[in-house]
Amino acid sequence: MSAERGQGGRPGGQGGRSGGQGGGQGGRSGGPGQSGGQRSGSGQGGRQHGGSGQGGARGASGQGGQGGQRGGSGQGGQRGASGQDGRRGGPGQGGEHRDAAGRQRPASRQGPRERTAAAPSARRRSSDPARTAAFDVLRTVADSDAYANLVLPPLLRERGIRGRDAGFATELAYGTLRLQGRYDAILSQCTGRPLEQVDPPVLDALRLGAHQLLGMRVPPHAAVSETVGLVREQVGAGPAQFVNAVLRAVSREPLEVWLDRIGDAADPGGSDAVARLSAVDSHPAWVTRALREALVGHGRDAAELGDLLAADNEAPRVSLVARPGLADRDDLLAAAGPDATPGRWAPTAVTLAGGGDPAGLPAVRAGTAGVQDEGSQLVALALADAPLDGSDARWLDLCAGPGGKAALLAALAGERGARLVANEVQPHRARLVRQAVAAAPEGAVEDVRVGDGREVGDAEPGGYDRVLLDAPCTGLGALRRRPESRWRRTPSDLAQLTALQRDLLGSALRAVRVGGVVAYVTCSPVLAETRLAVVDATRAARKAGLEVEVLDAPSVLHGIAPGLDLPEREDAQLWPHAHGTDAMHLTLLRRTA
Ligand SMILES: C[S@@+](CC[C@H](N)C(=O)[O-])C[C@H]1O[C@@H](n2cnc3c(N)ncnc32)[C@H](O)[C@@H]1O
Repeated sequence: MSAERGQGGRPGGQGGRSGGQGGGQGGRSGGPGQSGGQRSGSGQGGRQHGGSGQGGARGASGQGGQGGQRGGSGQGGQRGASGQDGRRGGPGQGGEHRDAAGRQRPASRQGPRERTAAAPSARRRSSDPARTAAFDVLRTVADSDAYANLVLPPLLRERGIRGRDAGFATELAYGTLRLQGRYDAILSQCTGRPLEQVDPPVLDALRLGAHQLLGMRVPPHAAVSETVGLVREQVGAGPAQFVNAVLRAVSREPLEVWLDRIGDAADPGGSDAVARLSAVDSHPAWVTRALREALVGHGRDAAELGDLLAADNEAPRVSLVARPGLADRDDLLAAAGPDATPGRWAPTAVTLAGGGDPAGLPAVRAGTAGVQDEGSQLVALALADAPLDGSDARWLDLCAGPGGKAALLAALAGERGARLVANEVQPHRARLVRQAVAAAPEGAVEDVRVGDGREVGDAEPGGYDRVLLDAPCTGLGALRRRPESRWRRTPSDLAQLTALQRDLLGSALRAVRVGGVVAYVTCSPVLAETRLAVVDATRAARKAGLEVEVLDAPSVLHGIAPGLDLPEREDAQLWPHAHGTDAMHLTLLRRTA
């Protein structure tokens, strides 16, 4: 590990807790758009203000690069490259094929390509392995629409990157992705040209450098030189010089100054708080607006918006669930080590202090415990605790993949002598559900099925006593867990998902018996996916002859977590900034006729 990382190996700044989150917490949201979510890429909603009038000129020309040379980034590149490492760039001089801004030269002027086409895992790596891993994750996320939290852990394993280096790589990759909008706004004031004109690998390297400088408190000389070395190795010497110039410009001001600058650039009139917060706290403007509406619509203060966005930029602590009847919470706590603490809310939860590797715990390996956000635990526990008259024998998880809540429900059902049916439309996710419930008590899982949840209500009307609909949603309540997802989601995903959510809730209401309970859950607080979805679906159900009442979800949650601070309303909305959980929504509905 490089000595200059400093900070006691705990990357500080924005996301000091770096440990990888287990897949079990990250596998949410699903539904249309999950695998096909389009990227908005580096565009970030037009926050690239050219930069030539502001920091651009300063950034690109004022710092003199490595060898004291002046001039724009397009000029200093060649000289700087030779001054640094003796590998002179430029056509005919060793195969440099990109200009100083990282743009590829026309094919006719190119010699043999320096940048290898080999898979990231097969490339020669002599630059810092942790930084190279973070770079490769960003490239894979960009090129393959991959999920960072699925790409990084195997890559670290494959390359033998462990311990503090793994923590550094994790914070570098995830933190950079979360704060990409902020860094793009800053970089656009230093590049002297729109970011769209910067070659994507070079732009990713600049983002990584910016995060080291402004988000991780890596000493500037190390942040700049290591990033320059990475670019030289992965892209070429000319772009390396450009990166050197830009990152030196970034390093000249502290974060606070940059935040003021990008805030002012986004909101020159001082009257558009959403635009300012979006730039400063790195969220697409439409997401910021939707979250603001959600705060107000769920009975909180719009002034909390900044805290909410900041919480989205923090690495969440890892939460474990001790599945009742299968694992004891105190035993899990002891096994998790001296820094682990009981969860803040759920009686089943254990919170890990640092990164740690929860997958290594015997209970997690055995499936008697798992990695699960506390908010997810609370909503599953609430469904099981919701008051019910009569039979309590058959439960349904209508959209169960990958199975975190199904595993908790199966454990609870097992304790009570009930049986769970888990349904999931995607076969590969249904397989994950089967794995997740494998440790459930004998007889607690009636079936794990592949099927469209919209059809279950008509296929088995009134067939269940308790139904969980953990609906496919935008996942805008779990942005801290999916570092890249805020840049992928689009308003059109929302339109598609809200129609599906209403249909699925109609099906859930048909599938539950009269007197039975449905928990409508999302990991999004967005009003169209929560309160409005419930209003629309219950109205449609009434038209079809069903009667439904809304139960007091906060009082059921208070029975589980007495100190939980929730506004007085029928449904319940959790928040990362207020509760430390994902922004889970819960409405409890009872069929009355
Ligand atoms: C939010 S996730 C559920 C997470 C799960 N409850 C857990 O805790 O692991 C939503 C799931 O719904 C599934 N899904 C989407 N459309 C569906 C449909 N029409 N019928 C059933 N499942 C569907 C997705 O594939 C995804 O696995």
